[in-house]
Amino acid sequence: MTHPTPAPDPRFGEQGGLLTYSDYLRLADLLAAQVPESDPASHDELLFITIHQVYELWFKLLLAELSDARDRMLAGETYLPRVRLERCHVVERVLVGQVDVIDTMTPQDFLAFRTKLAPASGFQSVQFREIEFLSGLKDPDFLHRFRRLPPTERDRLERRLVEPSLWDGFLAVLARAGFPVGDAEARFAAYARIAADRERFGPLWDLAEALVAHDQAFSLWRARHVLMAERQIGTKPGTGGSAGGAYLRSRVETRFYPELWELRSRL
Ligand code: HEM
Ligand SMILES: N[C@@H](CC(=O)c1ccccc1NC=O)C(=O)O
Repeated sequence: MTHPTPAPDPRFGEQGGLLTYSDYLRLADLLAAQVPESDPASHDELLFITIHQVYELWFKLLLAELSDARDRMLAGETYLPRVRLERCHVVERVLVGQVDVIDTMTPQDFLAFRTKLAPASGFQSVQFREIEFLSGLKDPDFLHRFRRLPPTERDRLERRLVEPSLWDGFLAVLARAGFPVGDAEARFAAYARIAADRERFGPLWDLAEALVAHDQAFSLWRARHVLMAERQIGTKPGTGGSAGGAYLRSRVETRFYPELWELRSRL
């Protein structure tokens, strides 16, 4: 039996008439959340707050995409994890590109409100550290270095530290494909076979490359962030209590997936 096609509702989208653009997007809350510390407000502080809030919103999206990619890899999938990672790559390019906006601020305009910021610093971005932990870079020292961290945020970080990472997800995919992954030499043997036979192992190779692209994007962000910081504060110490540029420089060579970089040397 065929079902009759329902007549289109000429008022489609107006039913109820309750939801508006600003209700849906919670704009009253969102646009009330830029509160400068300087009084009278320094002109560039609105830029500074806005840019950080935009970063945190994108960090939230990255965490959702990366968590889903991880979960699906743990379940043995390869297609959607790569799709999720490719969206992350595009967002990560936006994150790096956004530094151009901060660079329109002069150091003397930053200094007009910088003293109000200490001891706050990007060092205290919980979501940034969650992304690092989820990606596979789990350094529990960061948890201890947070001062005055609200219990809910500490819980989130502690959970990220113990839960499986993207790297664990990738190794689960390799194991399911029959590759031993218990020690580094076995893994390098697996990468070599996958690299040498992309016709057969295309989805695994593409997934590994998507992880490398994610890693590369964060490395580019770290490099860009050092330049952004040194352009503003030169060699001064940071508001978070570190040596500033020298500390950030020491983080530039950090990699999420060193084995996938080492693989290049072994091909
Ligand atoms: C005027 C612009 C900026 C300057 C001068 C600056 C400077 C610094 C400095 C000196 C540190 C080291 C910690 C400290 O002692 O304070 C730091 C860490 C950090 N900043 Fe920024 N920053 C700037 C903008 C940003 C922006 C826009 C973000 C985006 C969220 C950001 C995120 C971070 C993160 C995540 C860390 C921790 C890095 C790590 O430990 O690997 N920063 N920043
Ligand atoms: N750490 C920076 C200040 C800074 O950039 C900042 C301050 C408060 C909240 C976020 C920040 N962004 C990145 O570190 C400085 O030493 O000037």
